[in-house]
Amino acid sequence: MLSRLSPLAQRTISPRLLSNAQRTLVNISYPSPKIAVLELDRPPVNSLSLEMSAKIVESIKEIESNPEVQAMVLKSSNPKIFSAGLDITEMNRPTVARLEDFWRNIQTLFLTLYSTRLSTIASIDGHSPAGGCLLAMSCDYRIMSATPSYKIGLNETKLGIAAPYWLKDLFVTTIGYREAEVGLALGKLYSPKEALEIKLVDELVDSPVIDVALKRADEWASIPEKGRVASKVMLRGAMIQDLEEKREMDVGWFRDFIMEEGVQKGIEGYLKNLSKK
Ligand SMILES: CCCCCC/C=C\CC(=O)SCCNC(=O)CCNC(=O)[C@H](O)C(C)(C)COP(=O)(O)OP(=O)(O)OC[C@H]1O[C@@H](n2cnc3c(N)ncnc32)[C@H](O)[C@@H]1OP(=O)(O)O
Repeated sequence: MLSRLSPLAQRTISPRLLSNAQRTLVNISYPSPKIAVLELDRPPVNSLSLEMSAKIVESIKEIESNPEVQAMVLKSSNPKIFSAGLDITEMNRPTVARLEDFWRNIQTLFLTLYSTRLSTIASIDGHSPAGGCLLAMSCDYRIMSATPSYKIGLNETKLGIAAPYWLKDLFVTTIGYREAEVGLALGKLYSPKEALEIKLVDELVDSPVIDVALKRADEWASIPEKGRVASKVMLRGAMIQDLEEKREMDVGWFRDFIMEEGVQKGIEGYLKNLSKK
C-alpha cells in the first residue's frame, strides 16, 4: 500500500519514520571528561537522511564546544549495522531543492567529521557500506568487529551511481590507488579480514568493539592537543580546502547525475530488491 505512494509521501507518513521524527537520531554520552561517545540511532539501519546528517553535525559541534573533550567514539545503537549509508529514498524521485539540500548536508557532514579537532574513533560493530564507510573513513582510527559476515566498502556502482570525487580521494588516501580503483569499479564490499589487509580498518576485535574503542580513545586523548591537531590539519587540510572551494560544482554534478532517468530507474530497482529481501 505504502509503495504506491510517491517517495515524498512515503517519507511523510511512514509509521517507522514518524517514530524516527520523535527520536533524537543520535545519543551523546561522556564515559569520562575527555571522551564523548556519539551513538547513531536511526532505525532500522542508521541510513543518512538530510535530518540525520544535520543532527550528526550538530552533535559533533556540541561535543567540540567543550574544550576538555579530546576524543569522540562514533558507534551505532544497532547491534549489527554501523550505518547502511545514504538514505536511498532521498535519491528516489526527489525534488531538486530537497536533493541539493540533502547533498549540501552530506558534504557538511564529511567536512565536519574529517576536520574536527577531536580524535575520532569509529567503533564499527556491523555492516558499513557506502556512506557508512564514508563515516568510518572520516574518522582518525577504525576498529571493526571480526564477525566474517559483516561488510564494509564503497558499493555505489552496484546502485548505478558513482562516488563523488572527494569520496574517491578519501578512499585512495586510505587504501591506495590500485585497490581503490578496483574496489570502486566493482563496488566491492570487503569482509573485516579483507578490510584489515588493505588497511581500510586499523584493527579487528572479537570482544565488544566499543570496549576496545574506548581504550583507543583514551590513548588518543592523552596526546597533547596542539601538536596532534596541527598534524591532522597538515594531512587533511588540502582535501578539506579543495571541497570547500568546489562545493557548489559538486552539488551540480550530484543533482544532474541523480536526476537522470536511467539513474532513477536503477535506484528504484535497487530499493525494490532491498525491500523484497
Ligand atoms: C552521483 C552519485 C553520488 C553518490 C553518493 C555516494 C555516497 C554514498 C552512496 C550511498 O551511501 S548509497 C546507500 C548504499 N547502501 C547500501 O547499498 C546498503 C543497502 N542496505 C543493505 O545492504 C542492508 O539493508 C544491510 C545494511 C546489510 C542490512 O541488512 P538487513 O537484512 O539487516 O536489513 P534490510 O532488511 O536489508 O533493511 C531494513 C530496511 O531498511 C531499508 N534500507 C536498507 N538500507 C537502506 C538505505 N541505505 N537507505 C534507505 N533504506 C534502506 C530496507 O529497504 C528495509 O526497508 P523495509 O523493507 O523494511 O521497508
